[in-house]
Amino acid sequence: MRVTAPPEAGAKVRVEGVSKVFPHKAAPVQALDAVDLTIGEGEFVCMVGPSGCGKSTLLRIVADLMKPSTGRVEVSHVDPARPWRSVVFQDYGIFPWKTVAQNVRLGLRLNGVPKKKSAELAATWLDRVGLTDFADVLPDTLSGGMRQRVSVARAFALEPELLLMDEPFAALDIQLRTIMQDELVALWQTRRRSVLFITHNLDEAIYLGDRVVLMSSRPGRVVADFQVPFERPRDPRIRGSAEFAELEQRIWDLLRVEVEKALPGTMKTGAGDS
Ligand SMILES: Nc1ncnc2c1ncn2[C@@H]1O[C@H](COP(=O)(O)OP(=O)(O)OP(=O)(O)O)[C@@H](O)[C@H]1O
Repeated sequence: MRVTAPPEAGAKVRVEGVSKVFPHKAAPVQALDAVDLTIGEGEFVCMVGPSGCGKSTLLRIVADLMKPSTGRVEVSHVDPARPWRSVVFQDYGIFPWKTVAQNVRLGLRLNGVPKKKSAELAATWLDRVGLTDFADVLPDTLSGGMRQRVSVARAFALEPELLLMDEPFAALDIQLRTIMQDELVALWQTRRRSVLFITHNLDEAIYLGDRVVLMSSRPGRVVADFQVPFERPRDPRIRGSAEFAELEQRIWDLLRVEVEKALPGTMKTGAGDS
């Protein structure tokens, strides 16, 4: 549900008691169980959890692409001139038959931005993500990292109040992923907005986020919520610090328990030992 009032007590997103059950031939699948989550205005929240624990389902519910079975989601939408949210998916979600610039412009046009303004904004954002020279090519001719930059440019060009990102860098190799993370941190630091970012990668979650929220194995619940203590602007060298490694270990200790719960019996630690 979208509310036009300014965020209450600084909360941009309020997820309250959200559960989701998918009907299924054999037995219903409960993806989420009474999830509570708040994202502050301008806050970057990363979500981690075992595979299949319901992270994407939650993101889709917050994006209003799917309804919860129970519970409610409230997102404050303050400025009617800006879209309330924009979503970036792992598979880029770009149209292969449209050029890079057309892809970015289309996102804007679909959100009611006039033609001339769309062209200007698309050019600005393609420049920011370093793709000006590729504006007129088809996405197929680009590398994975460049395609993901198109998708990030399209989402940021909309200047949404809330950015929802579902494992946007998962398909990239480690070097490109690191570069994209630095680019995202830099873009976000120039224009802070509320972000929900799903990842499997703890290093990525800590480097990008103000908070790291940990989900349980399915049905997903929030089991821990870590404040990331590093100041902004983030210095990439924090990744080599003892404090970073210590936080990563603390999160992994809890995540590992949840991952193991989701594993088939024979793969759990100690299974087969006697
Ligand atoms: N449309 C759907 N219909 C039926 N079941 C679904 C549907 N979408 C998701 N599920 C099931 O809900 C559970 C949660 O899926 P979801 O994709 O949200 O998990 P996830 O944490 O994002 O997983 P991953 O980390 O592997 O991407 C899974 O068991 C999945 O099979």
